[in-house]
Amino acid sequence: MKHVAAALAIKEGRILLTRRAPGQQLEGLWEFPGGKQEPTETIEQCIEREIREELSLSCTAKHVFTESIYRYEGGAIKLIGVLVELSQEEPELTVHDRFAWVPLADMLSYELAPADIPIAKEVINAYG
Ligand SMILES: Nc1nc2c([nH]c(=O)n2[C@@H]2O[C@H](COP(=O)(O)OP(=O)(O)OP(=O)(O)O)[C@@H](O)[C@H]2O)c(=O)[nH]1
Repeated sequence: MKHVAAALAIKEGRILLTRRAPGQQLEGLWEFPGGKQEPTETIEQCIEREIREELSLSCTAKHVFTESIYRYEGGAIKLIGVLVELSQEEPELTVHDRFAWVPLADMLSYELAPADIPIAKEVINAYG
């Protein structure tokens, strides 16, 4: 199964969400920035690399918060939510078309990728 790291960047009651751009799988849906784990890296190295690539920010992985398995038509993924600290709040997007620092209580009113919904609920329960 594909392992996908998802950055949970929480600051002052808000969390960073990014929107998948036109032409991508799940286009227009909001997600946690991140991506597929390569065989040679840990999940922490993966999220730090993906954040550098997608947001042009440096990132420190703290620890794995939770995981969610979801079966898309193209195959199952294990989405691994990793708590992170970002070097700053203004990303320079290279893959997504929008970003937003969303109050935790509003997260579920964004149209999230389906695999993200259980993780979003756990984040709200723990930090909201
Ligand atoms: N980065 C990220 N990917 C997510 C999230 N939720 C979710 O279902 N995904 C899915 O997990 C996969 C992440 O892989 P990726 O970001 O490396 O995307 P990709 O297009 O290169 O994947 P592909 O090479 O398999 O097509 C995608 O299929 C994406 O739809 C999320 O919160 N963050």
